[in-house]
Amino acid sequence: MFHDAGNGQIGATDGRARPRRFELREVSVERAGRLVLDDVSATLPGGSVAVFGPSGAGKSTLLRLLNRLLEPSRGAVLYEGRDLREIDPLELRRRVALVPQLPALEPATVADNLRLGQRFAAVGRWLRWGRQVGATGADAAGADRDALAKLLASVGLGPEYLARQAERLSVGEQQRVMIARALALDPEVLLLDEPTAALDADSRRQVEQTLTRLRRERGIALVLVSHDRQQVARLCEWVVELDRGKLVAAGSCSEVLGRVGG
Ligand SMILES: Nc1ncnc2c1ncn2[C@@H]1O[C@H](COP(=O)(O)OP(=O)(O)OP(=O)(O)O)[C@@H](O)[C@H]1O
Repeated sequence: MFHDAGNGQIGATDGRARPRRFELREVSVERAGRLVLDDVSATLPGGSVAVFGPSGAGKSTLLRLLNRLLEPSRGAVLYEGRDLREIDPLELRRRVALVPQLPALEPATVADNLRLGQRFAAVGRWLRWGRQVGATGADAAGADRDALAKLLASVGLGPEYLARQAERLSVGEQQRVMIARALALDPEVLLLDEPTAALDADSRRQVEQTLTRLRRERGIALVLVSHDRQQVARLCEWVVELDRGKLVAAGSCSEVLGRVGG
């Protein structure tokens, strides 16, 4: 069943195709006595959204508000119509999973890094349903090579990567493992902070293809911080543009970045 999400976007009311909409209402964030976000009101309608702007604009700050790694000093952030303060932070961080900036993997095998994601997911299940996570829970799941290989496959990496040391992978491979680790949470939304900043052109293309596939095939919504106009145009349908903590524009990619490619 489809409905108008109230913002011109058409989305399904149930399942993976839901719009995954965030709303910022008069949000300010003060850090070290300075306003790094200043009275920002904007809708992020779901699908693939870019938070775009120059260095220091407040992009990462905005991203971290979306799963409560940071709280607004004033104003409110809503997800699917609910104030984030009403949602348990662990539950929220499972549904809205952050892929942090590199390097963020543990100096361990890829399999062990993926198990960390699975354990966090298991704790979330336990909190939700009060189920004991025992030998048949997180540990068994963590030992499930097939499940780990499946996570890797969803980012285009083969099972031979499971035994590799994470810190010896290329940065592009590390980035894809980080996305796979976040996917262990079975999230509705992936938050990505400059996911290709440290990557060469080939690796960047692979990560972008991975994200496009996750969006198209699994309906995972993306919120992506980027200062790369061309990348935003390639990946995102909606753009929230910031500069020095202020909202500059919010709208469809063509509305906000109309000059791309020109
Ligand atoms: N923990 C902090 N304490 C004080 N100021 C901070 C803190 N974190 C960020 N800032 C400041 O807030 C402003 C916005 O930072 P933020 O990282 O959100 O910007 P950004 O747009 O993501 O920049 P970049 O593209 O360079 O990563 C910057 O001026 C930064 O110095």
